[in-house]
Amino acid sequence: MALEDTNNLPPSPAPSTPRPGGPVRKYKIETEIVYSESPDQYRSSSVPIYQTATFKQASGSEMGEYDYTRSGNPTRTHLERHLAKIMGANRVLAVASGMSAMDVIARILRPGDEVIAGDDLYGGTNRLLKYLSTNGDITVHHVDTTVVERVTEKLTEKTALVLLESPTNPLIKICDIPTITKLVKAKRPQTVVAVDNTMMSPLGMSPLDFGVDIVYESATKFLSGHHDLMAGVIAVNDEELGNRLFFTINATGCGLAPFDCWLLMRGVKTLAIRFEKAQSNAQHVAERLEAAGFKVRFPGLKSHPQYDLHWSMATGAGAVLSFETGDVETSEKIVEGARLWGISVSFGCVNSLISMPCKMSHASIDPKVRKERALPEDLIRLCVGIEDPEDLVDDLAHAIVVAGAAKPEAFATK
Ligand SMILES: Cc1ncc(COP(=O)(O)O)c(C=O)c1O
Ligand SMILES: N[C@@H](CCSC[C@H](N)C(=O)O)C(=O)O
Repeated sequence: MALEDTNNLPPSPAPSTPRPGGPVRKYKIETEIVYSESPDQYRSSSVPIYQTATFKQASGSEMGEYDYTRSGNPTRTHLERHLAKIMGANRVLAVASGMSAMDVIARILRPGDEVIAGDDLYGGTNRLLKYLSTNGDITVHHVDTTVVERVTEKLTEKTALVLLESPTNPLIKICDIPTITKLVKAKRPQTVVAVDNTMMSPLGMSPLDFGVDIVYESATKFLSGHHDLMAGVIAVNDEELGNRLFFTINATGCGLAPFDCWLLMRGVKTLAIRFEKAQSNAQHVAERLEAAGFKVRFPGLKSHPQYDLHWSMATGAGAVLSFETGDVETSEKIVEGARLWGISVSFGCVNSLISMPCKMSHASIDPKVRKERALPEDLIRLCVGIEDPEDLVDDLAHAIVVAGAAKPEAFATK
């Protein structure tokens, strides 16, 4: 593929080759993440930021490749092509946030349609689904997706979308994506199966390989990695579905702005090294917390009820874990007692974060619904970053001991 061809619309992943004219081959994801060729006339190593709303035409009748940044922009195209390669997709679309990605996907729904989603899922996703069921004549079934039959028994001819998260945010439940997808497609081929892969990133799991129709992620998290931008990405293999989603993005104007595309492109290049370190830190923290006597939810622990299922789909455990203390006040003291762990929503950042989902990321879910879905009010979520693992354990252990939730000996190393 010649360099000048790498900018054609509609975007599709360019096979990598270190030098134009060299042998075309696909490299391991860690290599693909850092390797990219910019279509820039000066062969810039970093893609230029095309900070422009409009593109001039040669004449009134000759359209260039781009006319208006809402419809397309070279910096966005470059990012989308790069991500398509990494996500193993034919097409990736970059939008203003993870929720924007979800909104674009939800616009395939028509009044009267039904959606099947998890009973443990990100609070913002729950809020959008609730909005659609209240205002859009959409019926949403929230089921325990860890039990395949709970999903399939809700399938009807009206089911337009099955929406899965694995691990879920914040209870770290795992669902069998390949089996659910196979059964849904066998019974209702037209039903779209979408996976929110934010917790895993393309490094940890590639749900498109399981036959799902859409994978989307909040790129605000691991993909960008520094909590300095909001973005969402949508990956598909089917051309027609990609065109439908692109239509909505162009029609509503939620395409990612050029500067944020550039920032995301810059951030994603360190994904492999950040994700690897954050995962190994999370494993360390999870093991130390479990050894101290806490019930820890993390798929890297053998005690996780769906440990084998998770590892049959994923190559890593991610870097988000949660645990309970048995008491809301104690949990609050721990969160407020930590110094190194920032009290903040979100995850996938280089810095470690601590939060109480029921008061923060999932506060938009009605307390009554939280109770029905057995979301513990005292749950603490840890989103592990890339600091020194012992510093993280020391700081957390100190907060836990001061809060009276464990004795110092619980954290002593043998
Ligand atoms: C699992 C999950 N999906 C989607 C989102 C939405 O992403 P954004 O905040 O970028 O809109 C979030 C967090 O916000 C999330 O945790
Ligand atoms: N006030 C925000 C909360 C965002 S939560 C971000 C992230 N997904 C997380 O799980 O921490 C809102 O209401 O959406």
